[in-house]
Amino acid sequence: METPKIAQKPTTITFIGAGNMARSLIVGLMQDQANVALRVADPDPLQLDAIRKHWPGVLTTTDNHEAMQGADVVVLAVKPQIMREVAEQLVETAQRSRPLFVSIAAGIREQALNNWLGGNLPIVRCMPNTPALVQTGATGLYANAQVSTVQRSLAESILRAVGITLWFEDEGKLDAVTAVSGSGPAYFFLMMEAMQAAAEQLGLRAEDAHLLIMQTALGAARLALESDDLPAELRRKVTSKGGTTEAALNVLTEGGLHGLFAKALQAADSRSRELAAANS
Ligand SMILES: NC(=O)C1=CN([C@@H]2O[C@H](COP(=O)(O)OP(=O)(O)OC[C@H]3O[C@@H](n4cnc5c(N)ncnc54)[C@H](O)[C@@H]3O)[C@@H](O)[C@H]2O)C=CC1
Ligand SMILES: O=C(O)[C@@H]1CCC=N1
Repeated sequence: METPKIAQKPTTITFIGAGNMARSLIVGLMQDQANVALRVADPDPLQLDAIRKHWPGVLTTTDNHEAMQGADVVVLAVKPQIMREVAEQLVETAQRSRPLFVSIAAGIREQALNNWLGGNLPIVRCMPNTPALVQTGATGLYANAQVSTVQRSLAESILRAVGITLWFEDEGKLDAVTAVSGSGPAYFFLMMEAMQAAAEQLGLRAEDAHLLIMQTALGAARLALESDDLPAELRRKVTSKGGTTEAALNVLTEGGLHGLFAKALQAADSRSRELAAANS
């Protein structure tokens, strides 16, 4: 006789904050059909309406304590500037139920967060990005010493449900991860906007330009991921001597594209460190 399968208890994950990044993770997790029960807390009822509209099964509340009761994992998804205030209000519940905390906030160090939450708690800091919404996210993770092996796997499985994950043993590296992949989607979107405007100036219809740019971005990313060649070699393969690509690339390099990217990523990295210093 076949042994009846015992349904595994779902992992309860509570989101504190239901903004852009939390929604990207929630949508990705729901699409992944992982065995999870989700709860979301946010003081803004409009943010909660947006969640309930798409996912009526998700428990929503304006009360952070209520959402945290019995949770296995609490994802802190509020802005860095209000993290201290939010965390300090959670001390009692945090110390009583001792869930795994996962903070997605840019800059806020594990030590500061642990102090605000009353201390000695398992905390994973991570830096995801919004392509999690379409399960193509990239997340850097760091775990403190209180995180058990099981909790480390749990945190990883949540973020892996929405894309790739990379662990870092040095927490300081998360500032660079923030500059590269946390903020990174915005750099590509800005490039798409700039190409769109330029394509329309060349006389293409907006919808035609949009389709060509999106497919080119997708194709370039897939080719770079799947090819044995590095991007520099792939670029050379597009660039005929004396041809059109060379003409365009000369404008971009002479205009200082490399230097601009170096400065832009340094600015993001510095801002992440500033947020840490202001909240230590
Ligand atoms: N947007 C992005 O691409 C990424 C954001 N992050 C991090 O995610 C965090 C959230 O950023 P976003 O989602 O972009 O911001 P957001 O402003 O869209 O969302 C923040 C949410 O927190 C809510 N909130 C405010 N006070 C609260 C409280 N006391 N309790 C519970 N919720 C409260 C707000 O109503 C809002 O819905 C930030 O710490 C940011 O550094 C990390 C990676 C990427
Ligand atoms: O702009 C920010 O501060 C957040 C962190 C990475 C992406 N968005």
